[in-house]
Amino acid sequence: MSTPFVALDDVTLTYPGRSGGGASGDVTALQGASLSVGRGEFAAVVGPSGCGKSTLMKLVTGLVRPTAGRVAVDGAAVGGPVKIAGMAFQNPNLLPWRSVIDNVLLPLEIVEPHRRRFRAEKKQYRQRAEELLATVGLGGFGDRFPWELSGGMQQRASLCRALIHEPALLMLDEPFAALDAFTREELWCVLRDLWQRIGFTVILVTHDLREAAFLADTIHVMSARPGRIVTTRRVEFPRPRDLEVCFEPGFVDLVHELRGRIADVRAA
Ligand SMILES: Nc1ncnc2c1ncn2[C@@H]1O[C@H](COP(=O)(O)OP(=O)(O)OP(=O)(O)O)[C@@H](O)[C@H]1O
Repeated sequence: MSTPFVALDDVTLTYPGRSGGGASGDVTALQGASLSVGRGEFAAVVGPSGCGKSTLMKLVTGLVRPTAGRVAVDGAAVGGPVKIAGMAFQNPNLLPWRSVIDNVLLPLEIVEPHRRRFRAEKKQYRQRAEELLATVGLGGFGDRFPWELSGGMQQRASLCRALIHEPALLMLDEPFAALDAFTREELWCVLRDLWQRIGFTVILVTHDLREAAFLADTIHVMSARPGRIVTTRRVEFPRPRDLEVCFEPGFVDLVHELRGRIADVRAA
């Protein structure tokens, strides 16, 4: 079997209590969590509220270190912030004083080797950002400010910012949760098209089982806290997938099955 692109092996993460030690205040978010995601795969992680999904994202991106077990990305143990990852969250978090294009360019001002080249090659980088904005339907909006955009448009810009430095790994934590149902489905298609065109690896945390079933190759279901992966389900619907697939009996059955699995782990 080939080496997974992202691997968690028997990972435990305990957050220390506020008092800075005493076991009483400690919170064990994950215990014995193992996960394997192949290069180029679209993986979704679902589970009951508070089961440790965001913690899993923080571990993979190197924002927190495991208390026990091992986290590896692209064959190397994660020991600090992972530079080959792009991230987007529920809140687009665009800086209100920067134009849309300057928000999208932000990672290039921080992440090497772009940081070194940024001033000299700003024109080419701006062009790359404009092309990316156009692919998500924001062509011509680069000079606007975030507060001039709808929530869905801001989230499109946030996806562009996550992808501008061409990360091999895209980590998405509930990116569409705050959007209305129609805008959310539009952005599923935007993400589907970006992923198919560019071919990065994705880990998507979501509460929306339809979103997971529509987008993912593999869905990982977590237990209640302390979280671990209890079920891994392949999604076999052929690609490219159209929104119509969401109304097919096999899709409805899959969502129903996942819903039942989460109800079971909540009750356990
Ligand atoms: N920095 C922290 N310090 C202490 N406890 C934390 C910290 N971050 C998360 N926790 C706790 O760890 C547990 C898991 O949190 P996490 O945010 O990973 O869950 P989640 O599955 O993403 O939650 P939700 O579904 O509500 O978004 C929770 O009990 C939370 O209170």
